[in-house]
Amino acid sequence: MSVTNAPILITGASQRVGLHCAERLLDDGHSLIVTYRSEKPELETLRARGALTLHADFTNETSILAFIEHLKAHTDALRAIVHNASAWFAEAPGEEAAAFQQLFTVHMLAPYLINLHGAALLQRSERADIIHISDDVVRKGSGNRPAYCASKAGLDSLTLSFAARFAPHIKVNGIAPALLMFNPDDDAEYRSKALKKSALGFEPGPDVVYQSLRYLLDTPYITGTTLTVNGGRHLK
Ligand SMILES: NC(=O)C1=CN([C@@H]2O[C@H](COP(=O)(O)OP(=O)(O)OC[C@H]3O[C@@H](n4cnc5c(N)ncnc54)[C@H](OP(=O)(O)O)[C@@H]3O)[C@@H](O)[C@H]2O)C=CC1
Ligand SMILES: Nc1nc2c(c(=O)[nH]1)N=C([C@H](O)[C@@H](O)CO)CN2
Repeated sequence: MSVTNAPILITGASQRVGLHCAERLLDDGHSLIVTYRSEKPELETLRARGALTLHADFTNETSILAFIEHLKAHTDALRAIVHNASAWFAEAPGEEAAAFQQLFTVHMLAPYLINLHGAALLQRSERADIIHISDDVVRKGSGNRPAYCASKAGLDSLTLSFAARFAPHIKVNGIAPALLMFNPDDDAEYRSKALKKSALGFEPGPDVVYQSLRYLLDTPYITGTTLTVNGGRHLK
């Protein structure tokens, strides 16, 4: 028997985009499981609203598999898996291989293993989706953050492969934003330069990712697709 109200899993949801999407999905009436790496006050708000918060640090295969076992101990079905957890940094000189490993692990190995082991949970849900949060930067590459960009490109490839493997019951799609939210330490010069890179020229905030998530969850006939949410950056 298929489950109609299985929880949505969203990773890295203790702050910013993931936290906003978690709050909006709760507003929509979904039950929710979120992962966090470091405890934050905002997690208490999610807990108070009934979300299950599971600690997860996607550092290596062992820690990822340990999370998966922890997840399976708390639910036997999932409505969707949203892979939002991410690290964004330029690899420091002399630390390139370690950075590449870290970025590959959080952006590719974790989604890969969680999808493989989570597919059985998704199969038990009446409707099922996997959504990878990628980055528009994959479109042209990144001179400043090549390892980050390559790991997100690999995530886009997993969107195609898992869409083919898990059809027809599980839809697999991606969302590729460009600038969404600045970080607190982004100075005025960086912000001005970043805004000029898109045709629309403004900082959209996290709700454009929630709107894209809502669209992919609700539409029955899209799989293997990555939605570009970049303010027309490709036009500049
Ligand atoms: N913000 C933007 O403008 C853009 C964002 N994106 C993408 O959108 C998504 C959300 O962005 P944003 O909210 O800024 O993301 P953040 O940079 O705020 O990171 C989201 C979360 O990922 C968690 N995380 C990082 N590394 C690991 C790990 N190894 N294991 C488990 N969790 C980890 C962090 O946990 P902790 O806080 O504990 O470190 C953090 O809370 C990301 O996938 C990002 O790449 C794409 C383009 C633009
Ligand atoms: N995990 C993260 N990924 C990205 C972030 C971020 O803050 N965390 N920020 C960006 C930038 O906004 C970029 O899109 C524009 O400068 C990209 N990825």
